[in-house]
Amino acid sequence: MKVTVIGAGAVGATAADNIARKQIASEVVILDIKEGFAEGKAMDLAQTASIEGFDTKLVGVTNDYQRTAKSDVIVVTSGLPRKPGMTREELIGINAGIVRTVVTNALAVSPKAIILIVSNPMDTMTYLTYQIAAEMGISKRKVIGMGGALDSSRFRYRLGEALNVAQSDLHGMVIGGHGDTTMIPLTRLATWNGIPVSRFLSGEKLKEVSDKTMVGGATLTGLLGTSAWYAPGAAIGQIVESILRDEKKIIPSCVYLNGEYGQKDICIGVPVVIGRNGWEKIINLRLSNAEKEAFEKSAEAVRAMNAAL
Ligand SMILES: NC(=O)c1ccc[n+]([C@@H]2O[C@H](COP(=O)([O-])OP(=O)(O)OC[C@H]3O[C@@H](n4cnc5c(N)ncnc54)[C@H](O)[C@@H]3O)[C@@H](O)[C@H]2O)c1
Repeated sequence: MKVTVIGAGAVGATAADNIARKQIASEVVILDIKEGFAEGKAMDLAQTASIEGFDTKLVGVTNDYQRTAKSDVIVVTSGLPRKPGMTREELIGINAGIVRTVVTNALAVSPKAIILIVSNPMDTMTYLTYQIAAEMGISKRKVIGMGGALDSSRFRYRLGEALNVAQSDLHGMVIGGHGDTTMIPLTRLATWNGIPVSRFLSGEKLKEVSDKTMVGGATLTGLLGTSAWYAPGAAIGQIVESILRDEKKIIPSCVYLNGEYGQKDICIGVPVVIGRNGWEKIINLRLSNAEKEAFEKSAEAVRAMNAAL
């Protein structure tokens, strides 16, 4: 199995590291536009192989898409972060240009690949990728945006903190858009080993968990001065593993909706089954009225962002 990671920055390199260590791909190609950068990252990562005990081949290339040909999965992390004074629309314009170029180039040589979009604003970049893929005759099921996997891991982190229990014993999902105000942590459905967490946490405490989850990205940006990479890299690894091993895990991800959850012509986070063919099924949750209302608001905000494309 071959995986290409576009963008050798913090998130892309961490994802490549994660995928290599899992031994799920025979080859990981990292591509960046900056001369020598991906080559350097790939070489550094490859030099951990004998210590970490993996055999995945790591290759770095500068803008050479031929070297990415026949990939099974393409992960897109290339893009700029928002700079001071830059409007959201300007950022969308710049990143949309980058995403359009890299997606078109990558799919041209790997038309069977499943494409995982990470670059922000992720919901809008996934929608753009869906449109490009559709023009190329590629199934919507092969276009997945990574947001819910990360937001859900941040949700479980905050739940574990509030309950003072192991995160591995917790289940919880975040749906909706991948933004501070658009994500919806599903506290009602979260469980501690199958037992609703509402048995152990008050409504007030659950609201606090939810609020902290929603500003998870901003909290880290405030501490680090840039956006995070370990959990995003691990979340990418989780999705790539579910694809390559055909695990059929339910992972909330940004996919194209055509009537599901009352929405059409939008890419937004919902629980999906992820396997060898991409997203194979949307799980239709029975949302409460408040959750439905939050989902509609979230979709409205994502649509407003898409309008800037
Ligand atoms: N979806 C999520 O949950 C999530 C989480 C974290 C970060 N992100 C987003 O992921 C993206 C990457 O974040 P990062 O911290 O790795 O940024 P970074 O600046 O460290 O890396 C971005 C890389 O993209 C490369 N690049 C730019 N234009 C390119 C092009 N045309 N072709 C190939 N490579 C190109 C740059 O040279 C750079 O190395 C950002 O948009 C960030 O907002 C998303």
